[in-house]
Amino acid sequence: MLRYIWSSSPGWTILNAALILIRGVLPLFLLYLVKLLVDEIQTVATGPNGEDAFNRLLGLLIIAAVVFLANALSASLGTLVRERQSFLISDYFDNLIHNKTTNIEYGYFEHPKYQNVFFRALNEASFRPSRIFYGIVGLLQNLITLIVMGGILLMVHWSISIVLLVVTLPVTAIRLRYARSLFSFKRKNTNRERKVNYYNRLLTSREFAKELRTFELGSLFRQRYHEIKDDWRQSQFRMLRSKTLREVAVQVLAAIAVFSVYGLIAFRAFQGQLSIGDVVLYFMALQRGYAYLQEFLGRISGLYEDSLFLNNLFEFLHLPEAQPTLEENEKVPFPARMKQGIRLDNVGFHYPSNDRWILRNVSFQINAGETVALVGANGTGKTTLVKLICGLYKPNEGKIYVDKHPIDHLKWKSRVDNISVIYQDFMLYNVTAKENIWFGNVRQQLSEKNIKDAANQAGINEVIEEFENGYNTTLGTLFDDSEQLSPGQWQRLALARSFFNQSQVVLLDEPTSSLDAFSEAKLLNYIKGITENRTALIISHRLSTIKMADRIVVLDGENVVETGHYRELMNMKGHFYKMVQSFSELGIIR
Ligand SMILES: Nc1ncnc2c1ncn2[C@@H]1O[C@H](COP(=O)(O)OP(=O)(O)OP(=O)(O)O)[C@@H](O)[C@H]1O
Repeated sequence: MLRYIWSSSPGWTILNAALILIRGVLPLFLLYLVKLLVDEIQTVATGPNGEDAFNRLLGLLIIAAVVFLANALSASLGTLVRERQSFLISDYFDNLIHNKTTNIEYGYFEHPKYQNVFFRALNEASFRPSRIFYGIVGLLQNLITLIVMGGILLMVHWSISIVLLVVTLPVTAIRLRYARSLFSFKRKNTNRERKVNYYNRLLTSREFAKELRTFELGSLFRQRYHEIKDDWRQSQFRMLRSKTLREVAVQVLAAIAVFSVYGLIAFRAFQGQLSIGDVVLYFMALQRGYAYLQEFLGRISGLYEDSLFLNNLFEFLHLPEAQPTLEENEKVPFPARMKQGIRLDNVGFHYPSNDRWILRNVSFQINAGETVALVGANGTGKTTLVKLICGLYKPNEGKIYVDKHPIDHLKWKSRVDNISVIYQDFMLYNVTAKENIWFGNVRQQLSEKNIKDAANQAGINEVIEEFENGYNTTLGTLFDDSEQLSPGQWQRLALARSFFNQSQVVLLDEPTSSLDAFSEAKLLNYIKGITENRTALIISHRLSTIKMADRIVVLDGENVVETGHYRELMNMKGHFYKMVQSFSELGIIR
C-alpha cells in the first residue's frame, strides 16, 4: 500500500512527510517562544532599560505570530494533503476488493458461510484503511512532539517523563483490551449484525417497500429490528461501561500524579530555581505533554483496533480461488462452428453448502443447431444445470463437453462470447436502454444498428423509441429522468441483450414467464428465428414455448427421465404426459 501511495504521488508524499515534521515541531517552538515572551515581559516591567527590552519583546511577538500562523497554515495544508492521500488509499483498497469480487468463484456469493466474511470485510473496508493512514500520520507527528517535550521535561526532573508514561500506560492497556474484546464480540455476532442490517434494508429499501405496505409488515419488522438490535447493543454497552469504569479509576490516579508534578514545579519556583517564564514553559509542557501522550497512546490503541478489523478484509482477500483445470494459455478456443453440440455426460452436482444431490447421472445432448426444452417440476435442478453450462459451478461428477472438448478446457472469453444466457433472475440495469442491450456482449462494438435489430427481435424497439431520449433513456427508478419498464418489458429487454450477443449457444431460463400471450406468441416466432441457426436450451413451464422445441428433456428427481419431441412424449403417456395433464389442470403449464 505504501509503495502504491509513493509511486502514485511522490510529490504529495514528500509534502506530507515534511508537514508531519513541521507539525510535530512547531507547537514546541511556539511553547518556547511563550516562555521567552513571559521572561521578556517581566524584564520590561521591572528592568531599567525599557526601550531595548521593548524592541526585543516586539521582535519576539512578531516571531511568535509568524510561528502561530505557520502552525495554523500547516494544519490546514496537512488536512488537504492527508485527504488527497486517503483518496489513493481508498482507491487502492477498492481495486483490491473489486478485483476479488469480480474474480472469485460465483459459489461464494450463494454460500451462507461466506456471507459473514463478505459482510465483515466490506462493511469495514470503506473507512478502516483511511483511518489507519490518518492514525499513522498523527502518530508520527505526536512522536516528534513527544520526544522534544520529553527533553523539556527532563530539564525539570528526569522522573517527570517516567511518571507521565506510567500514569498513561494503564489507560492504554484498558483500551487495547477493549479493542480486542470488541473485535471478537463483533466477529461472534456478525450473524446478528447482518440480521439487524437485513431488517433495516427491509424497512428502508425500494425493493421491499411495496409488500411492506400491502402486507402491513412495517411494525413487525421494526419490532424484530429493535429486538435483535437492543439485545446486541446492550451487550456492547456492558463492555463499554466496564471499560469506562476502569478508565475512570486509573484517570483519578493519573490526575493525582500529574498534580504532584505541578506541585514539584511550583516548589522549585518558590526556591528561586525557576524563572516565571520557566514555570510557564514547564506548566504548559506538562499539561501539553500529558495531553499529547494520551493522544499518542490513544492513537496506538485506535491503530490496534483498526488493524484488528483489517484482518477481516484480509480474510476476504485471501479467500481461496478455484484452481483452473488448465492454465488459460493451455485452453482451446470455443469451436468456430460447433459440430456435435453440447453433451452432458453423467453429470452429478450438489451445492457446496450441503451434500444433497441436485443432479445425478444426468446425460443428454443438445445437438448443434437444435433447440431443446428442459422441463421439470420446481426445484428439479433446471436453473442449476444452466449455471453448470455457464461455468458458474463445476459438476462434482461427470463432464460437460462442447464438441469433443470438456467445457472447462475452453478459453473463458471465447466461452462467454459463444454462450449467451438469460437467467430467470436477470438483471435490471439502471443505465441507458442502449447499454442495457450492449451489456449482452461488451466486447462487441456498441453499434446502434445491431442494438436496434436485437431490440426489434425481442419486440422492445417500439417501447424504447417512444421515450423522448429513445435509446439514450436511462431505465429504472434510481436516477433522474429515468423511465421505468414493466416486468414483461424488462424481460424483453433481457432477451434483446442475449440476441445482441451473436453467440452460437443461447440458454434461456424461463424467457417468456412475464410476457402476455400476445407478446409471447410474437416472441416465440422471434425465438424460433433466433434459434434456427443456433444451439438453444430453453427452460419453460409454458406449453407454447415447450412445443416449439425440437426435443424435450424431462428432469425429475435428480436425473433425466424422458427425452423426445412433444408428440412422442405425449404418445408415450409417461412422465411428461402426466406432468402436462396435472400442470395444465393446476394452470402451471399453459
Ligand atoms: N445456492 C444454492 N445453494 C443450495 N441449494 C440451492 C441453491 N440454489 C438452488 N438450490 C437448490 O437446488 C434445487 C434446484 O434448484 P433450481 O433453481 O435449479 O431448480 P429449478 O428446477 O430451476 O426450479 P424452478 O422451476 O422453480 O425454477 C432446489 O432444491 C434448491 O433448493
